[in-house]
Amino acid sequence: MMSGNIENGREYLLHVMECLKKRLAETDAAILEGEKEIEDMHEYYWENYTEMDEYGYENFDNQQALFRQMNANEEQFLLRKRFKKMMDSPFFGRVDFRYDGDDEPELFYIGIGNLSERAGSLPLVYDWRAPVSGLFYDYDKGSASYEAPSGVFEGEITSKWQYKIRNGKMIYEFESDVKIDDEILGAELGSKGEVQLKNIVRTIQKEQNTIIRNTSDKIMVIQGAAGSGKTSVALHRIAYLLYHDRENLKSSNILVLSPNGVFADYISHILPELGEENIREMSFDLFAYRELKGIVSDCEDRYDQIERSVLIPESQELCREKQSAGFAGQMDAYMLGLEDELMNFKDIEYKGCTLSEKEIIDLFYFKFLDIPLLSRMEAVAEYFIDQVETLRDRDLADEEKEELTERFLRMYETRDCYVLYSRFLEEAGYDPLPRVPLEKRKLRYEDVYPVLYLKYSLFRCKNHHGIKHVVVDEMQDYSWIQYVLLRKLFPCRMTILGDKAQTMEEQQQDVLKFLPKIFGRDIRKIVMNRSYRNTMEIAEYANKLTGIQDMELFERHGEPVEERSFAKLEEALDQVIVDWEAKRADYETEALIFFTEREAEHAYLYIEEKLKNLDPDGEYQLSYMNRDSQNFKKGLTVTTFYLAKGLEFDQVFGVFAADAEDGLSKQAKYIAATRALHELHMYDYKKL
Ligand SMILES: Nc1ncnc2c1ncn2[C@@H]1O[C@H](COP(=O)(O)OP(=O)(O)OP(=O)(O)O)[C@@H](O)[C@H]1O
Repeated sequence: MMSGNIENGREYLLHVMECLKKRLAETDAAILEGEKEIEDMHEYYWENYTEMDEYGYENFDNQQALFRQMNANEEQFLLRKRFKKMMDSPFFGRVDFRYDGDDEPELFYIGIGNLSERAGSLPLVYDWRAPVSGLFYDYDKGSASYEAPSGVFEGEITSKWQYKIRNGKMIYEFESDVKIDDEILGAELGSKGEVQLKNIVRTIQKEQNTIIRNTSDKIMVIQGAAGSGKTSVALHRIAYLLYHDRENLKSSNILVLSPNGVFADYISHILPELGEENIREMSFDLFAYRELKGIVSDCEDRYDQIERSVLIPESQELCREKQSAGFAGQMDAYMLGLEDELMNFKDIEYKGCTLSEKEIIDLFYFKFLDIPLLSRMEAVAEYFIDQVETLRDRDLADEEKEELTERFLRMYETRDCYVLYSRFLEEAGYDPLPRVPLEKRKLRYEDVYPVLYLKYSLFRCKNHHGIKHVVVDEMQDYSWIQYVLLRKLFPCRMTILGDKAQTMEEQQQDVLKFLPKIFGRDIRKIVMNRSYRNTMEIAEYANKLTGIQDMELFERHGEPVEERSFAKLEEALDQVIVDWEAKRADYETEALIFFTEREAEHAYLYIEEKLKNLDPDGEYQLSYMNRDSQNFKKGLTVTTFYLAKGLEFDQVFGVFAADAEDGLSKQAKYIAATRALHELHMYDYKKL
């Protein structure tokens, strides 16, 4: 019998562990050997480089050999990392598949990575991303098929098994006939003690698997209910794509646009856990601020804008308007007018060569029309420089070229996007920007993306060729203008995910309504309505807040949601301390969530002081999470709803002013409530 056909999971585990140990020892040896090789190459180089051939061929060959060896070593390092991970739990599932035409089923054990006795031989354990592993996630017992590069394979699943293995020891094994047994999923979801987001390979659900394994759609947009696994699915999808397109896609080709530093930290370990390198992560705002250097010296933070809209709800309307398709359309029309208005054409004469005004106009409006307006004159200048160089039969020095280009650029009345945007605002009936020098220019958040839009419409856009896949999380918080910019900047594949019910505005924003207009037919929309994070009690409570009815809930029960009213904020905080103390041993992470930064800051200082008074030497895991925070921490995190977005905590305290009934407050409460995995307390207090 082939080792892959051992039916007893425990016996198979012993065999696999032996093999793992052997493979680990081999990789250790290969790494050592490789390091020695590299050292020898260095030594050889330093001893011989004076005698290498004068054309550098030998030197080049040496360098190539060195690179090859370094790459080989890198691969061995990755293998070792994966094998070490697998020592803890080498597989978690098995599917017995009888190919049509065969009498006996073949057994496929599934784990976080491939493992075979020798490199190149048939796997003992299949990576969860291997084609055949799709059977495990997609089918119950009975007829099934999977698609591999060599074609579609039909057959029958005769049995499916699930295993829990820890430290290389079998904890349990059982045969399951349903997809991924709900009991295991329930146990995974009910477990406490995970601090960051966890990998879900053991229990990926069928509808999630369809998204993870989709390679055909260029732009995938996932509208998913709170806790439906959007972020998890997006990250597993990246792991899947990296596995299947190793040749073309490296982790450095992927960019995740995440809302803030803490969120980035929160998700940072999933890919390494799955044996992949970590990916680049950035907030779009940070990117925008960098791109606007040279136009303004400072920009308002997005969170300041949210805080502003809490105080002055009308300011939100203006902000929404300035990010809309209508506004972008008005800007487009204004920019079209600039084609003539901004220009002041003149003859240019240089060292006996002349480019007449008429010729310049011809070049500008015909030959180079495709180049954005404010970069176009550079192209005309280059054209003229070329002519001068040909006529004089010598290259111009860099300074000469610069000076000449500068003269061409003087034909624009201005190239300053700040000035142009301000003029546009005035023409369109808005308040213009203050007329101040660059050092004093600060943009409001609502103007950041319109100015960037102007810049990228009027200037050549830098290519970000390295990026081949962009993940946009919290899609409902991006505007029309932002999506247009994203498409321009990253004309690559995208996974866009979010939840319209968690919009950080008075009204919900459904970006699915306008994304097809921006991305056209490349788009594929998927809705995920099943929610996994919260207990039924918490999910039902949260859904009532926003009137959501179409959510499917995973049947997991917990404590009822506790609602209480207090006369003062401090009284509510005293109660939080009591509740927190009572359950501290049960939970790893708790959050105290507020509407505004001011409340959160005050609460943090108040609780810190109280705890010090209670026990000056006590050690409390209490932290304040603000917009600059970079780490997700254990213990009680005090923060605002907009920073808690995307995260989850074992226990949540949402503390809101009693009269907060406006749209944004409701959204904030909903976001706070859906952060809770096991227990939720919603307190309100009377504002003085
Ligand atoms: N198939 C699954 N197996 C186990 N756990 C899952 C599964 N799908 C989702 N979860 C769990 O559900 C929780 C929510 O997942 P995730 O944070 O990815 O959801 P989300 O849709 O991004 O949520 P939100 O929009 O509310 O921030 C996490 O604890 C995740 O581990």
